[in-house]
This record gives sequence, C-alpha cells and structure tokens, in this order.
Amino acid sequence: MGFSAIVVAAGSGSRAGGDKQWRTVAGKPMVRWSVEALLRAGANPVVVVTAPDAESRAAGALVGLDGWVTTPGGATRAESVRAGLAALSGPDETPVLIHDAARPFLEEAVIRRLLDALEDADGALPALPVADSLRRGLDGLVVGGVDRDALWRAQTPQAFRLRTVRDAYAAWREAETPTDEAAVVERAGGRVRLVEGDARLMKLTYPEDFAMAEALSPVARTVTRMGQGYDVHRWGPGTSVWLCGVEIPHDQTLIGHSDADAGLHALTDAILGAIADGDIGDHFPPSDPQWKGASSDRFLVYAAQRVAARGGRIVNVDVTLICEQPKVKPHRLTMRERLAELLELPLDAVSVKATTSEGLGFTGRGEGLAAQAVAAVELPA
Ligand SMILES: Nc1ccn([C@@H]2O[C@H](COP(=O)(O)OP(=O)(O)OP(=O)(O)O)[C@@H](O)[C@H]2O)c(=O)n1
Ligand SMILES: C[C@](O)(CO)[C@H](O)COP(=O)(O)O
Repeated sequence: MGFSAIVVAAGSGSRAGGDKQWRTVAGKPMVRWSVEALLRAGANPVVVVTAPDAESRAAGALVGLDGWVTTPGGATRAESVRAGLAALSGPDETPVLIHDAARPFLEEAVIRRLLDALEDADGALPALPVADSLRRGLDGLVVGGVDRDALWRAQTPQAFRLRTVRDAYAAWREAETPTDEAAVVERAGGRVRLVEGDARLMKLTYPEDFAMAEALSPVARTVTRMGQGYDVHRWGPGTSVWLCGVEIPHDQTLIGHSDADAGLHALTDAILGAIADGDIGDHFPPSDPQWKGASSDRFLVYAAQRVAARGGRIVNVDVTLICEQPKVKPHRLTMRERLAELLELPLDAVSVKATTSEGLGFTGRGEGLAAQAVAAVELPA
C-alpha cells in the first residue's frame, strides 16, 4: 500500500524571526526539502498546509514538483494537522506521515523505519535519546535533577493509519493543545513505537539554527553562477513609463509588445543567463499574442522560479538604467523594494542604478532607453 503525507507549514516562525518555512536553507526553500524527500520516497499525495494567504508562496517554493496540494492551516500546529487530515481522502488504512516543514533534512531511511513500524503498532515517531544531564532550575539555581533514562526527543515525521490519527484527534478532550500526534494517539490508547531518529532532522526554531543547518546540509557545496542581461526600448507618445516594476509619470512611454519595462527584461535575462536557460524571448515569444501588454513582473517571477526549480537561489541583482529622462533617482528605492518583493530577496541584495550617456548615442538623443543587469545565482554543485 502507498502512503500519504502532510507537511505542516502554516506557522509564523516567530522564534526564528518570521516566515522560516519559505527561507532558503542550503540552496532551497525550507519546505521544499521535505516535500521532495516525501515525494521521492513515494508519498502520494503530499498535502502542504500553509497559512491561508500563503498558497502562492508554496507554489513558488515547490515549482516544478508534481504530486502535492495545499490546504489552509489553523492557529496552532494541531489545528493545521487537523486541516491536513481533512484534506486527505483514501482508505482508512492508508499510512500517513505527518511532518514539520521546519525539519528540512528528512532521509528516506527514516521514512522506511516509520512505515515498517506501522506493521505492529498504531503509530511511530523518530526520536533521539537525551544526551545531556537534565537539571531543574529556579531563579537561576539548580533545584533538582530529572532522570533522563526514559526521556526521548520527539521528531517528525510521525506515522499512523489515517483512521487511527483522525479518530484520536476527534477524541482529544484535554484542555491543552497537543504538541504532536504521538501524544494524541497515545492518549487515545494507541501503541506508538519509538524508532531511531536522525540528528540532521533537527527542527529549525531559532535564528542560530539556520547556520547549523547549512553545516549539516546534504548539499555540501554550491556553485555560484553569474548572468547578464541587456534590453532596449524605443520612446513613443505616452504619459507614463514602467521601469523596474514601477510606473513613473513621464511625457513619453516605452514602446514594446509587453509593458516594455526594459529594466525587468534585462534582469529577467540576467537571471535566465545565470542558469543557462535561454532568454526571455524563448520563454515569452513576442510573436505570442498572450504577452501583448503583459506586466513584465511575471517574466521576472518566472525566471526566479526557474532558479528555484534547480534547487538554486538568487544571491543578488544589479540593474543599470541608461537614459537622459526620466530622472531615476527619486524612484530608485521604490524600484529596489519592488524588485526585492518580486524576487523575495532582502533589500540589500537588490541594486538599481542609473546613468545618462552624456547626450551621446540613441539614449543621449532620447530615441530610446537601455537597461543592463547582472544576477548572481547559487546552485547545488
Ligand atoms: N499554526 C501553526 C503552527 C505551526 N505549524 C507548523 O508546525 C511546525 C512546527 O512548529 P514550530 O517550529 O514551532 O513553527 P512555528 O509555529 O512557525 O514557530 P514559532 O513557534 O517560533 O512561531 C512548523 O513546520 C510550522 O510551520 C503550522 O503548520 N501551523
Ligand atoms: C511536533 C514536534 O516537532 C515534535 O518535536 C514539536 O512538538 C513541534 O514544535 P512546537 O514548538 O511544539 O510547535
């Protein structure tokens, strides 16, 4: 029998500084690590539980993968798990693995141990023994110890038959919210087996955990690639111009098949260039009527998704606009913010510059505007 999986990714990641599931860890969005591992091991489907307004972020993080769906989660992890369970169909006996997106490094061996354990148990979880001594503290002083012999550090995924875990959640009557499914099924009378966990399956909870994860990552090395782009559009009659995703009032407009945003076009080509993935015209042919008047935002986001699909990340981008008019400086910060938003990059990784050509050439004569861009991309080695 196959198995299903739920990846809960609807948390706020507040202890890590927010939105940790979409952050890049060792070259990929965190949530992608787990979804890839589960799909590779044969999970079908993988339900990714996101905050209600974050489904498009999941689509960006998981671009190029098949076999997953999203569903909106709740205010607590337990509510998100319930939502994931509600989204699953299939026979009661189907094994389901319930996993934290916050634990990216899931090895197939752990999945196999969990599924094997379900042969003679109602549930299974990976766990690690406690290695350090445990001490009770009060006001900064030791006030006793805790016997660690019977203590285990619970990890995820946790494995159950669909009906078992659904019924157990339905029967949960405690005042407190359960922290995991093992507790829920055990409280309902189920036998939940401890199987060998994995130190690399650590939950990334605090900001410092991310540096540790990079060091533990299965991607030992990455390579950095550069790409450059160049684009020109002709000036024509109009009242505003789109540059780097921002509309600027102007006494002319740039003429083109799409919105003629030369800054976005050059940057799209730079990103595609960094991954040797052709150019903007290959992906969005000017002969295709569907791109007539299109917002160039989508070209840029598409290029970024092509990087993510290769397990890569954009490190930084730099755009130079070459024109006598309009003056770019008053709009530079807005342009950088827009590009940072579209590419999901920090602002300090996005630069927009401008120069005139001292009245020389076609830009100097005001016949057209030119844009150049470079992008650096990190890819798995
Ligand atoms: N309402 C919630 C809360 C948590 N989670 C998920 O449960 C997992 C484990 O939770 P934790 O690491 O505590 O994540 P957050 O709740 O996001 O973190 P924090 O408590 O620091 O805000 C994470 O993958 C998180 O996205 C969820 O799906 N829905
Ligand atoms: C489910 C879990 O990962 C098991 O260790 C953990 O309980 C979830 O973390 P939280 O901080 O309690 O949300």
